[in-house]
Amino acid sequence: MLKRLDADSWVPGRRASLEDVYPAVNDIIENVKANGDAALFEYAKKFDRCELDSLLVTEDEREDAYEDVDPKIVEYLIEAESRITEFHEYQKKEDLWLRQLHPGITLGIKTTPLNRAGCYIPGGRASYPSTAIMTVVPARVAGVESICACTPPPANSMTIAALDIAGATEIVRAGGAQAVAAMALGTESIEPVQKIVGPGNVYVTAAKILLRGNAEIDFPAGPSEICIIADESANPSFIAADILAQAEHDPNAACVLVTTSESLADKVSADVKMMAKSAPRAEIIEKALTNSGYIPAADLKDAVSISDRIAPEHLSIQVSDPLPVLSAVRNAGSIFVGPYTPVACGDYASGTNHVLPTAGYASVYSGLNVSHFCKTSTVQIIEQEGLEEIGDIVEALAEAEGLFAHSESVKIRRK
Ligand SMILES: NC(=O)c1ccc[n+]([C@@H]2O[C@H](COP(=O)([O-])OP(=O)(O)OC[C@H]3O[C@@H](n4cnc5c(N)ncnc54)[C@H](O)[C@@H]3O)[C@@H](O)[C@H]2O)c1
Ligand SMILES: N[C@H](CO)Cc1c[nH]c[nH+]1
Ligand SMILES: [Zn+2]
Repeated sequence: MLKRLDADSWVPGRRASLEDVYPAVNDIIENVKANGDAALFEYAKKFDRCELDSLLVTEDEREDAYEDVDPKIVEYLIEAESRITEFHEYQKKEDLWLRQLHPGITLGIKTTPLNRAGCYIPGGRASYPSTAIMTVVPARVAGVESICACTPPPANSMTIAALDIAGATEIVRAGGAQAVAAMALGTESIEPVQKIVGPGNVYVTAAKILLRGNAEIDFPAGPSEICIIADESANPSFIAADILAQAEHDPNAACVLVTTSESLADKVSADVKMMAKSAPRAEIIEKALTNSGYIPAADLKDAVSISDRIAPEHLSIQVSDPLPVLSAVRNAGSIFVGPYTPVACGDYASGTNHVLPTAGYASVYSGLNVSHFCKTSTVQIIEQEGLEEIGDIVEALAEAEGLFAHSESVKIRRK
């Protein structure tokens, strides 16, 4: 059931599915650029089978959404939001950090939130109220005043309630590449945003990449992935359950087991086969499993090197002594350590963010966090004493570069 994979073809394979949809996504972007809201209504009908009267969710619709949702689920969304906020508050930096590093020379960092951010909340093959919280909370904690959230029509009540709980200032019924284009370019109903964050399928992710010249993005966060590093001590059923949990997201999801134990690989494979048969989303899982498999590792050092080449969205470490493996890992979006840490806990309620780079991008990007919604300015306050300390250096280096006005701007103050 789980086929043998090659670590070095993993990342090119993951990126190929994105590149395949660039032509279709470019057409959608051009249509939104030319026709604004009308294009969003057209795509709602075409892709989401939804005849819309309006794009924006009203205050009354927000209130009504709570009535549609099981009160226990509302209570759990509130509890999850509070745990996620608690963890993200720790990521917040001081507004202004100043230190005197040398006599008369004070340096610092001023942190300022973005004014307006756009959050994409997927809603095609599943609804994602959890992603509503994961995208809006870090923006709110950072201090972003205007937070626009787009989700495919008709916009599920649970997702609207979650967006309200998290603090979205605007909720728009628009999905796919067209929603990303609307947030990046603006339409009659949607003011353009400075940055677009959030996950989605290949169309959403391709649109984010293609529209980077108009709005900055967090990173490519496409179809879900898991890599599990396991030795012979691991529980095969736990691993199989974690594989199915990511596979059920999308036919383009992918799962890989990197193991020092061939017999564990056989047991996981048998469990995956058995569990997939009776899974409610068996059809999606079967397709995702065709992108999935196992890679044998000579030892745990080799396993880490393989996992680092994959740079997975989620890395689960299932070995008898996990901390040395954790220390050695360099590339992973989010790391789950030990048998009682299923990825699903990070998906919903432990407090970490589940919006994470996929397709090998965890080698260069961090998962969504408060700093994605802030920018920093360096600050310096130099007094006469400090100017004397570095004046000769600045004047001489400026003259060596042939930039005499730079040198003079220092000299004039030292006379
Ligand atoms: N990496 C992460 O952090 C993370 C987190 C959560 C979810 N995910 C992923 O998000 C994705 C959610 O995907 P989804 O499909 O359920 O929802 P989605 O909202 O991303 O996509 C639905 C939209 O796709 C568009 N679409 C569908 N078929 C199309 C076509 N043929 N041409 C053009 N556009 C088309 C439609 O506009 C539709 O509204 C999954 O792949 C899941 O694994 C990733
Ligand atoms: N596993 C997804 C990230 O790849 C996040 C998610 C949302 N809901 C369930 N899971
Ligand atoms: Zn998940």
